[in-house]
Amino acid sequence: MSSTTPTAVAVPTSRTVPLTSAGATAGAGTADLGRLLVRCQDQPGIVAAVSTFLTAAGANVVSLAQHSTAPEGGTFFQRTEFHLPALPAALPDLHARFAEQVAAPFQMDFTLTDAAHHQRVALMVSRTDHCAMDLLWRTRRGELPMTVAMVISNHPDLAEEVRSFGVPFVHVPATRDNRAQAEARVLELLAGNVDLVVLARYMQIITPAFLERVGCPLINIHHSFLPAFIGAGPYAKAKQRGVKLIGATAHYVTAELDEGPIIEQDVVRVGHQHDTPDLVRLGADVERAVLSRAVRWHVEDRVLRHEGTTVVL
Ligand SMILES: Nc1nc2c(c(=O)[nH]1)N[C@@H](CN(C=O)c1ccc(C(=O)N[C@@H](CCC(=O)O)C(=O)O)cc1)CN2
Repeated sequence: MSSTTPTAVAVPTSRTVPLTSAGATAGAGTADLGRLLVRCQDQPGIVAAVSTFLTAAGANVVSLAQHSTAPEGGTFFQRTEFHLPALPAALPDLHARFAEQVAAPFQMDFTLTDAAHHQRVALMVSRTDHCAMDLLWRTRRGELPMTVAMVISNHPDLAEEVRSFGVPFVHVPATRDNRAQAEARVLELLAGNVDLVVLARYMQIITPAFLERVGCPLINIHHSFLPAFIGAGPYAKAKQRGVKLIGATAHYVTAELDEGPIIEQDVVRVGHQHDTPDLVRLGADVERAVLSRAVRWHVEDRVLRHEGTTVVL
């Protein structure tokens, strides 16, 4: 063997070592895990100021994601997860000191939360069950770190299914003609007792007055790939148009119907061979996946609003 021939070297069998097993949620539990969301005008020193503050408070940053809309004059967004022993007791003082020492100088909007605190969520439904039942099922399985506080519906159809999850079901008849009274009753039920309302195929238009008084964000699942087919009956419109993709869109609810900031979307291929009931069936799977992702990202404090859009970190 010539001297130039390299000596054979035993090479360990290469194999892919998964960082997390498929389907498992990466990372440990949420004990003493804090979440800090900030939004401000982009400028030098933000990441350093946040990290220095947390380090000085005895916290260990375990994940950090940020985005700037432009390096100069843009808007800066950051989501930081940190571990801090005895976080629940420390949170009020940490919040006050962050507000004074970091948020004020950088003119930040911010939220500082305990990841172990599950948001209380109200679902609003009509007759279609798959989205609401999917959220209840995923919550029961522990996939969604939240508590479904109640289900409110303008029809009685889903009462038994919902109550089988041990969740209160309240029937509030609502139509175009009794909208003000129905919304007043819903506001009483919510009464500052929930952190989020999810319209899980709720088929009534929400008035601007309700949105002003409800005191928490609303997420809607629209059964089309917005901005296509806004309003009622999108699958029939899709069939009529002969589209080759149908989809679903989860968005925050605003006074403008189906125009709110989009959180998540997805699509599925369809063809000439599918009639409208086929589109409804195929679309339902997409709706469930899209809505559950959007709700999970929201309750995990991953979604920030920006000029009619969202930044999801
Ligand atoms: N202010 C808003 N309200 C609602 C939104 C929204 O984005 N902003 N999304 C809708 C959901 N939706 C489609 O996803 C939708 C539901 C219902 C209608 C509609 O025309 N409803 C009629 C009554 C229909 C009936 O009684 O069966 C109505 O309310 O007059 C359009 C779009 C939920 N609300």
